[in-house]
Amino acid sequence: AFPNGYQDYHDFAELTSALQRAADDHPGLAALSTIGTSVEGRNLWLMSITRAPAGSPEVLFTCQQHAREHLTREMCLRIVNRFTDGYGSDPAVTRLVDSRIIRVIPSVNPDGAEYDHATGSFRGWRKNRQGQGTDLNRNWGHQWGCCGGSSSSPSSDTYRGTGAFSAIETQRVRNYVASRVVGGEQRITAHIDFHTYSELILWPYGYTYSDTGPGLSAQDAAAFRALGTQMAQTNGYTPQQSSDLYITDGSINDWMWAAHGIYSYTFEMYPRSGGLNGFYPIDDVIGRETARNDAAVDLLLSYADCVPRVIGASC
Ligand SMILES: NS(=O)(=O)N[C@@H](Cc1ccccc1)C(=O)O
Ligand SMILES: [Zn+2]
Repeated sequence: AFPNGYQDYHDFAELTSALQRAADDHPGLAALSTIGTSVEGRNLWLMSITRAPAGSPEVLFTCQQHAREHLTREMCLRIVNRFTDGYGSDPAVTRLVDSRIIRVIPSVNPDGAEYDHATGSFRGWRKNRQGQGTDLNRNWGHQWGCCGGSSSSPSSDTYRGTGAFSAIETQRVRNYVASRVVGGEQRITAHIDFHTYSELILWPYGYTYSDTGPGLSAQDAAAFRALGTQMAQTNGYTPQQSSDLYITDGSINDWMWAAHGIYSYTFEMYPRSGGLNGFYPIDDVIGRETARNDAAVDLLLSYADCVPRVIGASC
């Protein structure tokens, strides 16, 4: 359980129960599986939600690469509950579930998350629990460690690991995404990785200040920007290429795009600012700050059959 003022946040056991309940309550609509275990042996849960024909466009939502960013786990749970409980009653939800395959990984770093709150007060922990910890969002394999956007020091909070995908958890997600290549085609077309905080919507590349780069054309950049901007209009976040914030190398977004052509965004959630306390908003804000992203989630899902349509291009 979480400390006082934070009880509505789900710890790993509560997350697992909530996911099992959602799957049990919605057979034929929601299915719970695991993409493997973490360093310490916790399941990396995957909830799949759909009533769409096989071969329909797939959208992936990942949460809590960073342990202390507990609000993101609640964001992924919101997506699970909204698209299961809302099916058949909410027209927007029903239309999307009937035409898309929704995939949710509510915690990419369950070990770090438990470690962060295990003592009853928060540790401010960010990384996974391998050795001195690897920053999972610097461990992905596109331009890994290229550009000063991560650290080679194991004690650093942005330690990139000993090599691309040296972290067990990034390996599991990499392998899962690779398994969605069917008949030479990647079925996942769009992705959001949720973080806290700063209220931003970010897109690739993070490793270079340039708007374009190898494998990212001016048209690709225009589509990323247009959809990112439209999503930001629904939640009030600030849209920008992630390197406009700072250079990062080995981030999930760069790899999802470069390796698989997946339109991959980072959402930095509430609050807009706040020092270390910014990672620990009281549980009263969970409902408001997760529902705040409903329209953006729906927008991404609606474009998932052909994201370039957002700039009038065809697929
Ligand atoms: N959540 S955060 O405070 O760690 N910020 C993120 C921001 C970020 C996310 C994705 C690409 C570039 C930058 C980070 O990984 O540094
Ligand atoms: Zn983060």
